[in-house]
Amino acid sequence: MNIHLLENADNLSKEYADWLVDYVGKTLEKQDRFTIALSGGSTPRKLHELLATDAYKDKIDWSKLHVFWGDERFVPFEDERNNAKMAYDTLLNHVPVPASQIHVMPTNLSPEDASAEYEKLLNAYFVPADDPGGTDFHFSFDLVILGMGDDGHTLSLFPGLPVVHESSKWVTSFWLEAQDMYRITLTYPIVNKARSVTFLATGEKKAVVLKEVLEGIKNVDLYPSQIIQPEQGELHWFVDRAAASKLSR
Ligand SMILES: O=C1O[C@H](COP(=O)(O)O)[C@@H](O)[C@H](O)[C@H]1O
Repeated sequence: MNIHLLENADNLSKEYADWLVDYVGKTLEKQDRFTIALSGGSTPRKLHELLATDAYKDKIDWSKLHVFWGDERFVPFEDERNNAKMAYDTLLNHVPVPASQIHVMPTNLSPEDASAEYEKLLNAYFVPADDPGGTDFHFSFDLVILGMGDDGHTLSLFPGLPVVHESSKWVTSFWLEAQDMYRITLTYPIVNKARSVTFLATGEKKAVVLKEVLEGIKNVDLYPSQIIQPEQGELHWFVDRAAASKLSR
């Protein structure tokens, strides 16, 4: 695991943007597409806005990106809580990713149909035709960007819910009583097959939970972020000093 410790949220966004430019560039020297899953919430906003500036826009070959989401709040696209809307407002409306390569988690179907459709899409991208049963190891996304809530959730894997352990599907949906809404989310198996998984965590509200997730006893029911452990890929945590303030090292 690699921990990138930055002074504050602005420095973190800059460091991450530079890391991303380098990683996308090197990956595209070896293959002709780059698959990325975005996270929602508030933490990635600064990063998105930075990537959309003139200083960064031209450093990434957006035409080769294929964009997905890690999870979605099951509200209409126009709703301010919608994770995809946030990404469009802050980044995707400002960079030239072909529309056909942007794969929003649908919220205009039933939650069951939406997750089944997204699963089908991911199968088409990541299950090789010559190994449909998936007996050999195959990477999924080139990059999954994750956030972590103050309660230790990541994606829509919330503490104490069965969805944390879902392993028979890559995408699932469920009713989240505490927020009075459905959620649709990738499950841990597909994220753990990514080539690279990066968490972004900023602010002192994340300090206690970050210490538990990184240094506490493993208990994924209490701290679902702990279930994210790439099988063969890299795991990076980008944290600012406030979020890292309770870590022992
Ligand atoms: O509800 C969600 O929350 C997490 C964490 O969000 P943040 O505001 O603390 O950054 C986010 O990663 C997830 O995508 C989102 O649906």
